Amino acid sequence: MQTEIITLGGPAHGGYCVGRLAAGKVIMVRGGLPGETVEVEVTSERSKVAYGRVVQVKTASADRVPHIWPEGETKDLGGVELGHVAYPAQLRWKRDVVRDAIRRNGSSELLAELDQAHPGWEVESSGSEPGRTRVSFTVCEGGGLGMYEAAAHNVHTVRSFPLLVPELVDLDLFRRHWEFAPGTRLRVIAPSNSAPVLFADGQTFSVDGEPTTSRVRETVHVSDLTFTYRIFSGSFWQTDRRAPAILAAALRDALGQIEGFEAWELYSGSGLFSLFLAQGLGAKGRLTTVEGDGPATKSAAYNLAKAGFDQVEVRRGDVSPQLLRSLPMGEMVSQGTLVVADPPRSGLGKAVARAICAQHPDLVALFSCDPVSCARDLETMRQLGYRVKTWRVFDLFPYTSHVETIVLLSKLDSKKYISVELPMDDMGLTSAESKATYKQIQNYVFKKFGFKVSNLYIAQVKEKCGIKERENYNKPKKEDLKQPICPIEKEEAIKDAFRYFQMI
Ligand SMILES: C[S@@+](CC[C@H](N)C(=O)[O-])C[C@H]1O[C@@H](n2cnc3c(N)ncnc32)[C@H](O)[C@@H]1O
Repeated sequence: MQTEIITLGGPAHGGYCVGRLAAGKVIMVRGGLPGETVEVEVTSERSKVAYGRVVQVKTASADRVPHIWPEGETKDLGGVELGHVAYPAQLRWKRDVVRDAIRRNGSSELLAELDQAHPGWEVESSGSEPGRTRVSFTVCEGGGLGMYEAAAHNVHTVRSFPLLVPELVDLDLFRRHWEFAPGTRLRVIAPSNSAPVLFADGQTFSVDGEPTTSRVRETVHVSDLTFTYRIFSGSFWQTDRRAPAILAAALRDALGQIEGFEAWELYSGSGLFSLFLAQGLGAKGRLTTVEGDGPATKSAAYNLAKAGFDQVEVRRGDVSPQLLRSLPMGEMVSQGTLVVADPPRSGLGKAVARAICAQHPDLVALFSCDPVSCARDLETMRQLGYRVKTWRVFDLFPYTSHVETIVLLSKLDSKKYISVELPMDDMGLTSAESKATYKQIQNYVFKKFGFKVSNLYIAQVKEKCGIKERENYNKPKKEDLKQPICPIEKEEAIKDAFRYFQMI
């Protein structure tokens, strides 16, 4: 075992503190606190960075506390990375990690913008009490429950886990002998509005191990609104009991008045936010949800219908640039356009973030559970003319390294953002052209003026207005072909649509 005594620097994403080995290599250390002098065991090395863990604390930080999970600390188990950090210091830790992630993976301009949008921002706490309603274990040889060693594939049998809600503690999970085959992943679930269940190998079981219905019920209260959801036990649902209401409330607060808006909700899961959005959009608004998981999509459709919201189109699909281009945004005359996205840890990614911006929604609300992908996505959208209006950071996973952000962005006015260089090449579109599709322009004209306009007429008016077309788009194949010329009233209607979509 190679060990060294070093002094630790600041915290980094994933529950590490950054240090430097005597030979100069950077080491990411778990189990430490900023400023501590510790003996570190090097557990793995890559070309530019090493990983290690604290084996002995030489000079302890004032923020060090006895680990909330002594068994996990002794066995070096993952999942409770900040179990040795006093709770107020966990919040400061997460704030520093978010700042650092934005600076490194976004830009200093993005950080300045976030600071300006929310001066003196802190990580908001929902309390440090255990709140986990969903936890996965691996069934071990001998019938016990096991968890993974930190940054490794070894599973150790455990006798405890400190973050469970009381209903799961009452199940006495760690003293039972489980009949599932060794290696089975067993998820224990304590829904807020139905009995606890187990989920393993695609099946749902009662806590006695008998097969039972795969549906559980969750209820979420946000001020005057209460919604009940039917969820498949294998689908995603926020794992901390406090999270659904906190995040739904944060979304409502951020969006404010959205009645009559046209909205997309991407990565919509079983519809947690969809019901709140549909309520806010009202009868004149329209919502389209997109989710990749089939059972979750079914739940969302059921939950929306049960709550009486029928202005919603629920789609199952992979959120991709192709899919986003095919969605009907900007077709109706609305109070505004909005995209809400709650992607998995990997974030939107550049292509999806660009495809969202190419539709020019007035508002984008982005949830992130990873500050690194959050910073990258925000930076992509910033470069495409979106600016941070409001944002908040939440600690919904005490004792872990996880942190959740919600950022509301709005489109800069066209005069300012038209000068931003838009990387549209990968979409085969010029920037002005990308603001509205031919179909959207046709729909707009039909709804407002009551007549149809052809692609050819739109192309002619685009040419008149100096909107650059892609080569050969809508041009007749033969040069000498006689073409009808767009009548003046149709030209005016098309120009009206261009102004509406901020193309001129
Ligand atoms: C963080 S969850 C959010 C769900 C919902 N907002 C909630 O809070 O319950 C992310 C969701 O995205 C879905 N998902 C992941 N990748 C996807 C993709 N490429 N396309 C569509 N959905 C995806 C997952 O199935 C999951 O339901």
